[in-house]
Amino acid sequence: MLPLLRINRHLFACSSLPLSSSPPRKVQPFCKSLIRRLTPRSGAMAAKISTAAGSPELLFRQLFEKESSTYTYLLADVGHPEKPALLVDPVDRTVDRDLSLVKDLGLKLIYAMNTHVHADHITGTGLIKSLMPCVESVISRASNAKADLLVEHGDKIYFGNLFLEVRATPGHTLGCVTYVTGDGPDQPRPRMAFTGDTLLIRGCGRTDFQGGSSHKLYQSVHSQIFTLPKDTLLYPAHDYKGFTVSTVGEEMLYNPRLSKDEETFKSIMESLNLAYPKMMDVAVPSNMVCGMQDLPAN
Ligand SMILES: N[C@@H](CCC(=O)N[C@@H](CSS)C(=O)NCC(=O)O)C(=O)O
Repeated sequence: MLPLLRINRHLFACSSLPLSSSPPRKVQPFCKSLIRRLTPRSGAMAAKISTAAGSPELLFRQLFEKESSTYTYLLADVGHPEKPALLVDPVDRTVDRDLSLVKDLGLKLIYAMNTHVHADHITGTGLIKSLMPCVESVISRASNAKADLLVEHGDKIYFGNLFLEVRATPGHTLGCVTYVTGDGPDQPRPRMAFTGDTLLIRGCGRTDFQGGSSHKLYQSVHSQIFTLPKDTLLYPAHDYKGFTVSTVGEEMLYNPRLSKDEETFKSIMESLNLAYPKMMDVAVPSNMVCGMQDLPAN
């Protein structure tokens, strides 16, 4: 943890919320509605987004954490004057690298998002918030974890003029979601889906703990991911074989688990016999509060 403290907090400070006087953030549930448009809560940013100038232009980076074989994704709208950015599934060990990149690229990080409560590593969300209190943590309401924003199926998470759509994809855990780039004239093509551990390249997340269910995972993938356009790019939270990206069409054909019928899939999942993740007993409690406990005092 200590090396992370080397980050110069002022380099990442938000203009709208001074670090020194920022109050502790409360987890405030959002009002429920059918489709909610989530924009940052800091007044200046939200006001600019609603009348945002500039054509949306996606900046995208795939980042890797080698001890847990985790991918973190950086997305930003660099067509927007403030270059608002978000991180999907940051890892505590690589927060300094990720924030340095954010700074180098002149981005304004607004969200640190999780696809689910990870069992194999500690999320970087807590450390990011300790360094940049204006960044809002995001996780699904169904995960029962604490975060600034608790998202639900159908929500749209805006960063500048780009957005991610939230799709509930339970099965690996009860609260797993897949974040999909928007469907609209100004949104990136092909679409991109950040599948967490729901769908891995030629594999999928295990279903033997944290409310896992092979029935739910199968239904989630077939109803929420395999129904996306076939050229949709798939970006998982892990890869253990060196793959970086796949497509919906490719996984529908070649995924050795999910291209099968549901009964075959269930018997494959029952016979995986995987050892429990080494960090599970530490990672799950920490990730239930988005890594916000036991952090060095600000
Ligand atoms: N050996 C690793 C954990 C490996 C593992 O269980 N990976 C999970 C995702 S992280 S909970 C998984 O779902 N794997 C599916 C598979 O088919 O491998 C460790 O000890 O951390």
